[in-house]
Amino acid sequence: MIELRQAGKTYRVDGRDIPALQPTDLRVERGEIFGLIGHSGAGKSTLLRLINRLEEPSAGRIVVDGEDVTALDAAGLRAFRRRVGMIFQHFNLLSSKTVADNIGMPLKLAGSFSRRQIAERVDSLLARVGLEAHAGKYPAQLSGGQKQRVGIARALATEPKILLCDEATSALDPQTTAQVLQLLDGINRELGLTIVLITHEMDVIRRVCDRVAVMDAGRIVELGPVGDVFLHPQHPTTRRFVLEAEQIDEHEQRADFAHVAGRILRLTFRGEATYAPLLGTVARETGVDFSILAGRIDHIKDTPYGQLTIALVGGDIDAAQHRLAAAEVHLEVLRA
Ligand SMILES: Nc1ncnc2c1ncn2[C@@H]1O[C@H](COP(=O)(O)OP(=O)(O)OP(=O)(O)O)[C@@H](O)[C@H]1O
Repeated sequence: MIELRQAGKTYRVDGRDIPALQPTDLRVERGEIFGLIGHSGAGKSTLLRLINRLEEPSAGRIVVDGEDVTALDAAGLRAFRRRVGMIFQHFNLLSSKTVADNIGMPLKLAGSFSRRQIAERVDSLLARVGLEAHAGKYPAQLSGGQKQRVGIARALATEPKILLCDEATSALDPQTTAQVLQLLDGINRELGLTIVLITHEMDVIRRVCDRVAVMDAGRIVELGPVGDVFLHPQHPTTRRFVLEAEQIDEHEQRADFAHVAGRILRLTFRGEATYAPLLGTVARETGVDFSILAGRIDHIKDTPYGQLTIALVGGDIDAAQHRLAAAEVHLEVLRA
């Protein structure tokens, strides 16, 4: 488990203080995939890099599995960092080394593994990330997705318990992003690794994270299970990320409704409720007709969810609304 206790960071540049992270409390549970989202300059990288002390905190403490990381000396820090892997947006591979040598590098640096042990471990890591056929190639001969797989394999070389991902998919196209996220998800499930990832895309959070913290101007402004934060965003920054992810322009959508008669509701279904034939049943029972103005069915990690904007006309609209509100559906009245 990772804990930040009033941990903060102020950079000092040319005699000026730049407050990158306000004193922050945060707890990341063992085995979860925790996402940090925020716009550029929000303080995500700073927070992430405090965890393995790539940045020294200016205030507070970082405690990992009960150990005060802030108090470690150089030797203690080296040992600690072997338990924390990290991957980067631009992969940070050594261009003069082969794929196999890049992956084996942390073991070579650790100094306590024989050549044979390193070769065996590299082979099993190559298999885990699906790069068996590329062991002898150099980074320049690989695609972006393959380079990130090498980065992941290298980060796993010392069998860490924690994996920090700094914008790991930001340089990749959507299809490659999906494959890398699937790989991270598999590593989390099979090896039980705790993963902390930072991104500026809500879609990345939606696909793999269990919980998310939204950052703005050096602060965590919203935090919770991804389902809650994604479907019911509270802070304006979170709302903007969600709208971006769904490619919805709120103004445009509301303007469309001007031509539609009736009461307009937005319904959010989660889990099994997503597939229940609720609308048909309510329409039959209350004599209300409905038209669908906008809709989406997708997944938040493994949980299905649906969001529908509907207009109700005729029949007993109040009764229909009452019935919907009583079901396992979150209901918002967009126009009464
Ligand atoms: N080494 C540094 N020296 C001085 N200021 C820094 C340093 N690193 C970050 N900052 C400043 O700290 C603030 C937070 O930066 P940080 O990189 O943590 O944000 P971020 O949310 O990760 O942004 P991005 O998505 O662009 O990486 C910014 O104002 C940034 O300019």
